[in-house]
Amino acid sequence: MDEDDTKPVDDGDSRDDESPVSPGGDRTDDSQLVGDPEGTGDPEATGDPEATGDPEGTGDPEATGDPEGTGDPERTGDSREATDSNTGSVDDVLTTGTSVKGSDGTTVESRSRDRSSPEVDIGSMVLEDDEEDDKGLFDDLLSGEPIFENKEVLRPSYTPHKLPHRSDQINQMATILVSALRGETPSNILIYGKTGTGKTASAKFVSQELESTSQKYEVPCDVEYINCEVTDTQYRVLAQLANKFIEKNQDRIQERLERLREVRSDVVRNGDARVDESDLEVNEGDLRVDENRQSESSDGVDIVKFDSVGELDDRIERLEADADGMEEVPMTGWPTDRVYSTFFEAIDYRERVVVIMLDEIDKLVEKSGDDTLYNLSRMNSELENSRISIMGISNDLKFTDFLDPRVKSSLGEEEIVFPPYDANQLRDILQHRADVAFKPDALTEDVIPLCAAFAAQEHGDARRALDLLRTAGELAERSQADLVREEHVRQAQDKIELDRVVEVVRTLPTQSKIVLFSIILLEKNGVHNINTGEVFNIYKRLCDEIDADVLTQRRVTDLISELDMLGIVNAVVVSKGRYGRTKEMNLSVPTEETEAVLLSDSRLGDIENAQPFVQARFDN
Ligand SMILES: Nc1ncnc2c1ncn2[C@@H]1O[C@H](COP(=O)(O)OP(=O)(O)OP(=O)(O)O)[C@@H](O)[C@H]1O
Repeated sequence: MDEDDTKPVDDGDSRDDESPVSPGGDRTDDSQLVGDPEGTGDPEATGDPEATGDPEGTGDPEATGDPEGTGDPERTGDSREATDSNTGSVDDVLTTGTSVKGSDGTTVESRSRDRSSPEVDIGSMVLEDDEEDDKGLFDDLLSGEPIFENKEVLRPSYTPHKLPHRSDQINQMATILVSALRGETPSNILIYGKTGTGKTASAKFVSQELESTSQKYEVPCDVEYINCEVTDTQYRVLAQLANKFIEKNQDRIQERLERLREVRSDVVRNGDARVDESDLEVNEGDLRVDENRQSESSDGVDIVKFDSVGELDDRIERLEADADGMEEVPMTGWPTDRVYSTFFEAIDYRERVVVIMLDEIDKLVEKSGDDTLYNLSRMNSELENSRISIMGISNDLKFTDFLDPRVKSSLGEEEIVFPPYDANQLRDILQHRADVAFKPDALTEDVIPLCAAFAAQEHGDARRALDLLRTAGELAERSQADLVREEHVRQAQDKIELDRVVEVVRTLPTQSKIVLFSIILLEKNGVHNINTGEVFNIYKRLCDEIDADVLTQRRVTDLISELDMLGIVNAVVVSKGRYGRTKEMNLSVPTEETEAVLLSDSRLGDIENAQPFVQARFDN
């Protein structure tokens, strides 16, 4: 409200030019107070300022003595009393009201004293107020020239059309999967690589190409993508796949039914009882058909001939029964073998090659063992009409160690490794995306190289590089800068780092949080190169304070090692000669922010005054 109400100060020049409340100014001149534009020479004062409780008619809270810009007539009256000795007492001001008629015939209360109130047009003034009120919360934010042309392009969900520096891997995948287009079963593929190296993006790109080519050449080939981080049990994987194929089958059956019904009505309309055989020739695509009725057309598509309308009706009935018989798998509740057989039937309903992409396949194995992979990999020997091929994607190179040797050898028929990107490659990737994502010339020259350099330091992660670029753009946009500059990238780097730390710290187990809090307390009290004994001492006291179990010093040392691995503390083992070895550590994350996250935990939040614990520490 403040901003809106104070805005007219900039627009109106009445106060600066001839403010009635200027020092020593006397506001008793009626012509000014009734807002006579001619009389006052005040271009803004076209209405009765008194009527709005604003002596200048500018809506200026300062001028009205209404510091909060509330437009409250009582407050205005107060202030006028204080600044203008000639206007009488507050009570007078408040009680002596007259009515002023606006141009629209509305009556507005005037609080001026002893004044005749001629008819005044308040329309324009009201309009001005309306305009100000119309300015919403988002107007200012929207008014800035946006930096982004299409921000979505920088989000992880976007699948780019071009994947620079991945052509080798993409070609490798294509060479393996092309057999699907020849109706053969492609080898299973395992794709490895660290996070953000373009595994998912490349696999999705290849699968889109595969599906579109299969449509072009009318070769039945489907690709199904499953993210095993979300769908992480055998039941869910099989249920999701079963339902997808049931849906596809249903769509296909409906298409066929429509076609058959069309043919039927044509035949009945044209040929009454006599049926011309050619009319009954229906291209059934590759639906399962009665074998003795099936013949191959020249383009390889099955043609089914019907001898009579009755036969056509039988076919329609059978298809309808098929459709009715396909029951969707509920997300829980069925025995796994029923889910498996439903999936099996759904996939085998028609001839096709199916590529199943299991992204984050290591998560599936970690959560529910290798049963799913075992079942999927032996399916081909039982399927009659279709064939499946598995494409597993993982950033854990060691996950196959946990697999049954049979699964391991069948899954890893082909392996493709995605190496990390270097800074130059990341620069190309960012440039391609930035061209679409940002307005022309919205980035200074050093922005992309800097984002690439930061991300290259972190194992060449393209996701991180894109996050940096997007966050830098958002920070620039938020600060209403006209360009994204180097400083925005640095701020973005800090922000992302802090967000990561906050997330890691927030999700630590309570015991680790207590250990970390002990380290923070020591650091805050000026202790550097903190040793395990000191941490343990404070840790014990904190546990007593919040009634937590006290772990042994050995366990606490393990927890410190975990914090070290997470990059929260930096611990080194130092030798103390004949006193043995100890770990010395320092915090590697911002103290204040980390402490705030820890204290937001309801248990640690109970620690009221931690100072005494620190004073009781062992001195080196
Ligand atoms: N060569 C590339 N060109 C353009 N964008 C890329 C390229 N490589 C990766 N990306 C982008 O980087 C982001 C991360 O890529 P992707 O999800 O494919 O990585 P990933 O290797 O599957 O990582 P994770 O193992 O964490 O799932 C995506 O937004 C993707 O579009």
